[in-house]
Amino acid sequence: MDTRCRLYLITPPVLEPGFPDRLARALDAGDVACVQLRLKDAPRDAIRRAVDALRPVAQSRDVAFLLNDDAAMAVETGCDGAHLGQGDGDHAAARRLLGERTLGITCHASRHLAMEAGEVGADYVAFGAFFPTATKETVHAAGTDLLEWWSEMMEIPSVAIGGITAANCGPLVRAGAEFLAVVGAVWNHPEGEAAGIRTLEAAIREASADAA
Ligand SMILES: Cc1ncc(COP(=O)(O)OP(=O)(O)O)c(N)n1
Ligand SMILES: Cc1ncsc1CCOP(=O)(O)O
Ligand SMILES: [Mg+2]
Repeated sequence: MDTRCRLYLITPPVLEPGFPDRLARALDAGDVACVQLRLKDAPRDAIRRAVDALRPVAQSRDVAFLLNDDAAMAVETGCDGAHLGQGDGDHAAARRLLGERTLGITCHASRHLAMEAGEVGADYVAFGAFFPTATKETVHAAGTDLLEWWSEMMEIPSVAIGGITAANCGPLVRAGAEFLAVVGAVWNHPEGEAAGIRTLEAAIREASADAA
């Protein structure tokens, strides 16, 4: 596992026609470790169609493609894994279903949930929200102390999420987050998604140099 902090890109809540080209531009702009398809209110057949359109864009660039919320559909549709929250079914059963594929689990701001996720075999634990976000209503607020504690105690990588931008990500990188999960900072960047990726990557590089 690469110890450098990397970007974890989540799709916007709604996909416009032409989104596969936007995804390609984002992935061609810099280093992205994985893409998560997150369509909260879409019917299942629309999610399947979105997987069919977007999975090749990521996988052809050696970027892992994960599906939010549904481990069974992730397996059926050829995704590289699934991201599950605390209300997204039985994590142990999902672990068995996914086999070697990636399983990521939301742990909010909880050490206890993160240890439980580790026990069921999660490949990463996700903490957040670190900052206010317009993408999702959040009730949990995480701090850098959690990332520091986790990275000192555990081998399992952590993902930080929630309102992360190039301007505020430095402390998360220095606290040991292995991945920064972002939506708005890329898809709502005023100069476009490629600029969003480039500015985040530059901020991560700068913070990593401080931490070294
Ligand atoms: C990387 C990552 N971290 C956290 C979440 C949130 O998952 P969940 O709590 O299940 O909420 P929804 O995303 O399903 O609304 C995530 N999707 N990805
Ligand atoms: C899915 C999710 N879970 C916690 S915050 C969040 C949204 C992150 O989006 P943004 O990067 O735009 O704040
Ligand atoms: Mg979920």
